[in-house]
Amino acid sequence: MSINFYKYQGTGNDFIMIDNRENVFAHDIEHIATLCNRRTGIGADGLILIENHPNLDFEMVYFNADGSKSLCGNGSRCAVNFAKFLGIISDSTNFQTIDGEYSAQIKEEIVHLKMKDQAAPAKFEDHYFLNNGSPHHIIFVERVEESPVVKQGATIRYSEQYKPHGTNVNFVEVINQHQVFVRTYERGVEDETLSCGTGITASCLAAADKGLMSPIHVQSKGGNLQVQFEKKNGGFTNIHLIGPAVQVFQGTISL
Ligand SMILES: N[C@@H](CCC[C@H](N)C(=O)O)C(=O)O
Repeated sequence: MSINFYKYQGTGNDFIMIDNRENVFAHDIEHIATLCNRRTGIGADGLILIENHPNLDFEMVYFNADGSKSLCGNGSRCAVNFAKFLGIISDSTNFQTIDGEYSAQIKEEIVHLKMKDQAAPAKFEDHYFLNNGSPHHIIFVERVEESPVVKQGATIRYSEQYKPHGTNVNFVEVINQHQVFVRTYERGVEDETLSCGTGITASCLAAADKGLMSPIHVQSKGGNLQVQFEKKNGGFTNIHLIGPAVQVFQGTISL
């Protein structure tokens, strides 16, 4: 037996997408990790299943490349465009994620993902921390191109303070009041990815504490995104992660 898969990428964060509305694809962590392996499988930062939901348009089930689960911002944007491709939605949607109900709109093929309201990121001597569905340690640096993202990211991700679940680690360079460049070490991929949507959003909210203002234009190694937000009661509301999500090829997986 076989099942079709589709490959999507959102600013270089790439995902295997499967329409699992008939529950044919088992949630088998080892199989998922095998498929995401870049040498012996299809290769991806994560795998996403689109499944039925009783009240919402669909449920997005996200797995990191190692089979672990969390919220994925770029994956959510890709899932929304995939749901449109499948004919499940038109240009706006409410869908289920591991972090509860999310909504999004597609405008000229760009996905505007509404994130949950957030309290201000916790501020420490040399970093910020925010869990916006996924945990994010945020460090501001002078020249992000020179940051040792994999080495320092792994050291922080596996440090005592984040045991047992670990964290993602974001390195942020402020370019101007409306622009940052973000690089992220991702838990579950255990490497730097070209872009991390929840990390970029968390980084922009931390950047607001340094005086940056919405909208913030974000450079990542895989392309450009935009984060919009409003400040409310010391926290943030109307947070949107905005950017492209593109289907790059299709194939078949043997089951
Ligand atoms: N790439 C993602 C984040 C995926 C989850 C993360 N690796 C974790 O385990 O916390 C994004 O775009 O948000």
